[in-house]
Amino acid sequence: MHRWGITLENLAIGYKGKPLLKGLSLFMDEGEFWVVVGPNGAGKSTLLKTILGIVPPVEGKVYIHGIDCTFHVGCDEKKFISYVPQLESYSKIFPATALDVVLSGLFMKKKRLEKITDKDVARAVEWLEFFDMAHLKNTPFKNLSGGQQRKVLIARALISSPHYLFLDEPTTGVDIKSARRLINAINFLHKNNRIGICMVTHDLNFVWNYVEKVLVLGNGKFVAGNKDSIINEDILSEIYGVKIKILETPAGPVFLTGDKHY
Ligand SMILES: Nc1ncnc2c1ncn2[C@@H]1O[C@H](COP(=O)(O)OP(=O)(O)OP(=O)(O)O)[C@@H](O)[C@H]1O
Repeated sequence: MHRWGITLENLAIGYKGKPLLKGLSLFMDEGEFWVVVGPNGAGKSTLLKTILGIVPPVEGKVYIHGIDCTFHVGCDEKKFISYVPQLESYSKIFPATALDVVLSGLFMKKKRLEKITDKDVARAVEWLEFFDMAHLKNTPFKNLSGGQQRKVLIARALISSPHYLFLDEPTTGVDIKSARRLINAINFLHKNNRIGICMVTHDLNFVWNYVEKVLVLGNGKFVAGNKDSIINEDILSEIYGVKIKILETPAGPVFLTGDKHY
């Protein structure tokens, strides 16, 4: 059956044939907001890279829009996913401006030798505007603050009109106010443009009110599903290997960690 969305079928992720995690089967429907959480080294970034074809799976299948993209050879569907990695490989020396970086998001979609048009430039400026960054369009990327660089990289991911946006810890190194604005912007795109979001984060508290689906990974185990039905203190404590308490507040649940006082 042809299914839109992304299907993971009995996936094992890892390196050199050694799985970090086995037996992961799930369906990310189009337009859903997923968050991937878990302790350091659990395999969160590896999972994103496996779905994107950057790291081959140890076993199992990845289907994008129903097409087998497991090894991504000739898999056109990959162009519907934009990715903002955890550590950006952009050279700090390369003299690209903010605008150049956003436009570089079109390279995968453009045919060889196809030129950047005035319309492309206008769209890039619009995305910079969306993040209140248009006035910095001619600023060298390397001279922007960490938070501003993040926004430019997300604008770069969005200019190709993706169906899905994969973000690996997008708020790391960003101050609380900017991080909140960034998450609000991502949520706006999700709600208004129906962009599916898959975000790796360490702060469940920060995104809880926005997300619909949660995947928790750790110690070779995982749970996935609707946030309210799968998240509980026992599951989180087991996967994180530390006691976690969920405090219900009028603003939603707050996740507390630590071994004492519970
Ligand atoms: N290219 C690689 N080759 C071999 N092992 C790797 C490679 N990249 C990552 N690893 C290992 O795979 C494991 C999972 O790494 P990954 O970056 O996916 O974890 P993570 O859950 O995203 O962690 P964090 O929360 O610290 O970012 C780690 O033990 C890491 O050292």
